[in-house]
Amino acid sequence: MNAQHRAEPETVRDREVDAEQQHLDRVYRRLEEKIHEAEFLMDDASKRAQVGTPGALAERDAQVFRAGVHLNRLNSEFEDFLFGRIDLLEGKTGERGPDGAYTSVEPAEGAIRHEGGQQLADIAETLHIGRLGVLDADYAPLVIDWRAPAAAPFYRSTPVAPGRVVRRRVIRSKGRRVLSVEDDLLRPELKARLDGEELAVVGDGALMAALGQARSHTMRDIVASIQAEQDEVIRAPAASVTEVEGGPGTGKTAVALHRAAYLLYQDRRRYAGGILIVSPTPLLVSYTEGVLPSLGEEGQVAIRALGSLAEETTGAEATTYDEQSVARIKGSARMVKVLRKAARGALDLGLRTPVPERLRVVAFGARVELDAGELAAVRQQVLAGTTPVNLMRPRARKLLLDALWEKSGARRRYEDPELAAEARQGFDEDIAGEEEFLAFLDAWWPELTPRQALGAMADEGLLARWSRRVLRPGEVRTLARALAARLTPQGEGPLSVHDIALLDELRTLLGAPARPKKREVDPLDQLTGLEELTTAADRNGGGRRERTAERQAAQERTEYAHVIVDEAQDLTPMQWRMVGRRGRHATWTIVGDPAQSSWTDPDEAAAARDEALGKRPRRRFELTVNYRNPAELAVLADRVLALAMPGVEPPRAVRSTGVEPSFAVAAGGAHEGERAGEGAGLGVSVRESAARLLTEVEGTVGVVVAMRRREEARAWLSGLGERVVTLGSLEAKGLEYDAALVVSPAEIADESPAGLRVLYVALTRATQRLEVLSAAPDLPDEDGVPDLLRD
Ligand SMILES: Nc1ncnc2c1ncn2[C@@H]1O[C@H](COP(=O)(O)OP(=O)(O)OP(=O)(O)O)[C@@H](O)[C@H]1O
Repeated sequence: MNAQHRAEPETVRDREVDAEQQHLDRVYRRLEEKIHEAEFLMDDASKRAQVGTPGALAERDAQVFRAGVHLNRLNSEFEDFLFGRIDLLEGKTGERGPDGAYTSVEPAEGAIRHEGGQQLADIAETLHIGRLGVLDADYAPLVIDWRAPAAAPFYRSTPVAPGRVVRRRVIRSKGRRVLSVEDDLLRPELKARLDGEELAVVGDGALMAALGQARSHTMRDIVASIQAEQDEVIRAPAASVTEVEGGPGTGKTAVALHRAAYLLYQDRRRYAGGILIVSPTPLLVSYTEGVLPSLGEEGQVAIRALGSLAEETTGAEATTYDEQSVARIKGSARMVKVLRKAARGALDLGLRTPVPERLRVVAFGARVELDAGELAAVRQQVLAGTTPVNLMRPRARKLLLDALWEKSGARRRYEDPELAAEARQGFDEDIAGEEEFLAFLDAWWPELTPRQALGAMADEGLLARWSRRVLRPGEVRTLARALAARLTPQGEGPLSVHDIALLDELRTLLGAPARPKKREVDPLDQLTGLEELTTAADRNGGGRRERTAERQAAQERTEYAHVIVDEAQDLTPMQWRMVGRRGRHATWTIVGDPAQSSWTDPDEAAAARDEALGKRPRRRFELTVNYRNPAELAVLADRVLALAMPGVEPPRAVRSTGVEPSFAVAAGGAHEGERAGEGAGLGVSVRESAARLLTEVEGTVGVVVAMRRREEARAWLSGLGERVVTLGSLEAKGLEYDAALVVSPAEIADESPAGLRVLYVALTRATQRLEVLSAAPDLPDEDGVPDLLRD
């Protein structure tokens, strides 16, 4: 950026804002024209197709109504429908970068003239960039979709590699009104002219303005200020596996969401199979789920928390967390063996009706009976296969009939094989149709649900049998007690996040239940909007009806065309298996940060991840810039990183606020011999600190406490209003607040073997203020700085 260009008389700014306003007016006029056109076409079509039927009028009205809704949406939801502009030199035609975008297009020879020691050029092309593409009546682009290859230079050009871009402009608008513009000059040494006038430059750049804004309870898209290293990930070809690592605040979540929108734009047909975004917590899901609609995408993307990932298959959703000691057992890959035995063993338990000990039928006028030993032998024979247990029923039926046929002695009566076969067929039909036989089969080979099998594991004796030589006796006791504390023997009761992966595994071991009923199509969904105006992929992909069907399918889907895993460092081996099943034929994007992992055995998780991804080739990217934390706060977190993961390079914080982190000590909590949090001292101090932080920032305050303190902390903070959020340390993942209050770092660090990494997460949540409140175990010094955070 060049300081001398920054001297901007107010009139230049006004003139530039005015020019953009005129362009935005043109865009809206065009959008209105398109809406009228759409209304006319629909009207006409419905008249011709469905004259006279009452449904026709309703349908048409619904469609016209829908068109109006879309115009409204453009007016209100998209605060900045049009947000960018690039002014370009004349380019060499036909050249593309390695990923197919026009990124590497260099200026044409002669685009820059050298005269009297000066570089001169004329702007050859101006492109406006927005959330959706809009063409004018002559098919010239008024707005380019941000995901189109032609928009890539808006994000990728830098002063070091400007390509054709001379000026990059971020336009801020609200509804139909342009509020301001911010320019970056990418070739400051160049004197460029646009329509015969010198190119104007306004503002201080858009990124810093975006980063300084107050945070609310929902994430904003970053479409106007995506940075070059992020853009590379967003537009990476979707082949196989894209792995992205980066420290806290480097934009991994933002990039993952924008990548989903990009992939859909680029190849909607391919991703009609759905995109799944896996998020660690429901809090992070609700924080991020507004971003895709703001990018013009919603239907084909499912954002799911790990605790609700198996809802479609098992109907189960997590509502609680496990203690770390329990989570470690439930998440371990060793559970696969235990579950395999449990799924089979549960057949013997008479979970629905008592298991019958003998089978008696009447054949050829005589009684035939199988006793307990014979039945056990049949069962063993059936279970020798690998078919899911519930789906083994037909085989169980067949082998029972075999055994009865043998026992009846009928086989010996027929020498002629043809006669024997005929007699056998009659025998099978007679027996298998008998009420008694059917009732026996129901009781002896009941259809089991995953919940029932999980509930059965709450019995310590059974669990010990099923986990012999897999879990240690202490682990068996811990697991059985944890299950029994919440679940009935039938498996009813609240489930934890880690139970969900177990249920999903059990569901594959047991076999799928009947498919859920399809939902009704909402007639208002027949017209989905304007996003398709200029996307070629859409036109190729067929009409709106097709997309409506896709949207519906997306809600019921259990396998996806692309899977994006956010906070991938936290998936347990069992969760990797659950996620892996949803992307067996998918391409993948995996974003994470090993330094923030709360899982205790990274090697075991890495092996499960490798298994989920199979042999697909992988492409790795790294994000290096921390956009969230001001440098003053990042320093503190970096100290914990050095303890948690010695030698790991922290991301570079680009912002500075001049405000250092503050330290406080809980009332009466810093003295030797006192236990942290005993009495009211800690609660009073937490409330005081949170109340003060509320006065210091405009937006949100996140209070992070050890998991076991979540409930009491909520009570301490009640009544402080919606801007304050109380979080257990594991819930803070991925979220951010204007101010963060971290309560007793030592307590958080001591909660599990991965505690230091969990503390690192807590210390990297703030965008403006960070306060650390110590209690006795923190051993604060005279300045209140806890032992763990001292230099
Ligand atoms: N290019 C950008 N322009 C503006 N804001 C950005 C940009 N990149 C990231 N941010 C902002 O920085 C913050 C951190 O981004 P994000 O939550 O995606 O990071 P993350 O890497 O997922 O962090 P964590 O590992 O802590 O979950 C968000 O507020 C995001 O909007």
